[in-house]
Amino acid sequence: MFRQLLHSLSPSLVQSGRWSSLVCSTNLTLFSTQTTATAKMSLEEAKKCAAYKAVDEYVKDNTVVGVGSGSTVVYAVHRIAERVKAEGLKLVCIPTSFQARQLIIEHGLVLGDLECNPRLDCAIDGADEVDAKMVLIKGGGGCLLQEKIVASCADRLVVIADYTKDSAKLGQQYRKGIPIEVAPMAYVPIKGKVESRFGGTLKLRMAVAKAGPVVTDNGNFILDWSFPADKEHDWDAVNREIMMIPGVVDTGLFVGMATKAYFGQQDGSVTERSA
Ligand SMILES: O=C(CO)[C@H](O)[C@H](O)COP(=O)(O)O
Repeated sequence: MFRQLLHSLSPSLVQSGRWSSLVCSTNLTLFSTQTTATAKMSLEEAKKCAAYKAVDEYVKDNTVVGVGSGSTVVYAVHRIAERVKAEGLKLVCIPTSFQARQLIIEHGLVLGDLECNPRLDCAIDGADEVDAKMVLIKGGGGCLLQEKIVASCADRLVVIADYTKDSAKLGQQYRKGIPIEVAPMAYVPIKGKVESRFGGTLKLRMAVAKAGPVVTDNGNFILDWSFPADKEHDWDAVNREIMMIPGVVDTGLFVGMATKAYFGQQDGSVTERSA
């Protein structure tokens, strides 16, 4: 119905396939004529608004695109597939996880890898938290290693998130800590070293539908570090130091990597932050 209404107002917009990123704010206007309660969009709608806007602004024809992991990225892949169909975009998509690979295949997109495409035009990914300086915590879904590798090969890392991920300071909103991917045999010494050097506590992430720990797509374990939130941290220095501990494969701290972040809001708008 919405599509028909929009078509009567602007047929060219609908035919171009670029109309659906307008849906977020227009839905809100339609709702707001009813009650103020229905004007609040769900978290899922906020994720969708951010994802659609990022894809519409950053995904261009004849490019290589990194596909992140998590629930917000599902909307981005959906939008990429819509645009490929409507506009005939030629894209190669590089996954950051088993989940991303499945999403690319299920949506009929062209699956690539870093062997054939070592340079990407952009990577679109979610985040667990984004601070005022665009430092990210990633890895809530356990995919941090491949996410960081793919992001490091991209000209731009574009973050898509809902409003709950937008923080002045890391740890303000995301309470699960900073994920650290480690070689399984080293998880106990790494836990001790990080705790004695930086404080806080590290917890081995346990699986939910399997006995024992989470095993990443790369066969490693994850330690979630609840860091002392009362201190000011130099995240670049902290990241470098943790990376030096033997057995650490990577951290969920993404420092100086993200170029742009889109945050879907409760009112249907999307706020932006640039590095
Ligand atoms: O880093 C990630 C996975 O490793 C995700 O991008 C992060 O956890 C955000 O996920 P979601 O979009 O489901 O909130």
